Amino acid sequence: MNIIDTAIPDVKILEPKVFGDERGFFLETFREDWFREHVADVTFVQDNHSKSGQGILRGLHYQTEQTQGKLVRVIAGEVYDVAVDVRKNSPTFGKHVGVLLNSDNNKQLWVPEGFAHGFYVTTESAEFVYKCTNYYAPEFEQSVLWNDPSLAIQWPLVNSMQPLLSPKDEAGLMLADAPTF
Ligand SMILES: Cc1cn([C@H]2C[C@H](O)[C@@H](COP(=O)(O)OP(=O)(O)O[C@H]3O[C@@H](C)C(=O)[C@@H](O)[C@H]3O)O2)c(=O)[nH]c1=O
Repeated sequence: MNIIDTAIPDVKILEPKVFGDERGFFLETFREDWFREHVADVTFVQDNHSKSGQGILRGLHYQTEQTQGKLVRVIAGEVYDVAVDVRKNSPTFGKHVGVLLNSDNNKQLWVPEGFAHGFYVTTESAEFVYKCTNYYAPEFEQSVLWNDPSLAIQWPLVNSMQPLLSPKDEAGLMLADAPTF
């Protein structure tokens, strides 16, 4: 596994080693001891899988308590994945990392606790899988608006169309008005 640093020191891009042969390919997607030593000393307790159509945007989400670190990847299609630092006292508060994750580059993004996370589907559909360091707790869930101007996220919108959001995400807050850590 190769580690790529990003503009935010705690956020990492991971690139697994892929073994291709006449049957197809093989890759390790997660090794606990390696991850603890090289990326973050955390324990994952929940795995999730979602499928979304083109133009869907999920996010930007975080939990204000029972905060979740997330190790995310795409197993079909492509998304533009974003992690926003929402730690008030962080020198990179309000800054984000964005990366294209797809089933060809097999990249993973490590989104630490204290970050809002979201993604936008660029292909006909995309399947998204991720590990979380804490359990889902809807009572602590917060949505920040994907297009909060203070975040200045350059979403690669297909045909410049507005993304499709859940009602919860439509009602997201500006980061300045959202509870942070
Ligand atoms: C996230 C989640 C949802 N659900 C349920 C609640 C709801 O009925 C249905 C869909 O939930 P949501 O609309 O919140 O799903 P979604 O918009 O996909 O939420 C996810 O978005 C991405 C960007 C993240 O970062 C995740 O942590 C998570 O917040 O699934 C669970 O049971 N467990 C979970 O862990």
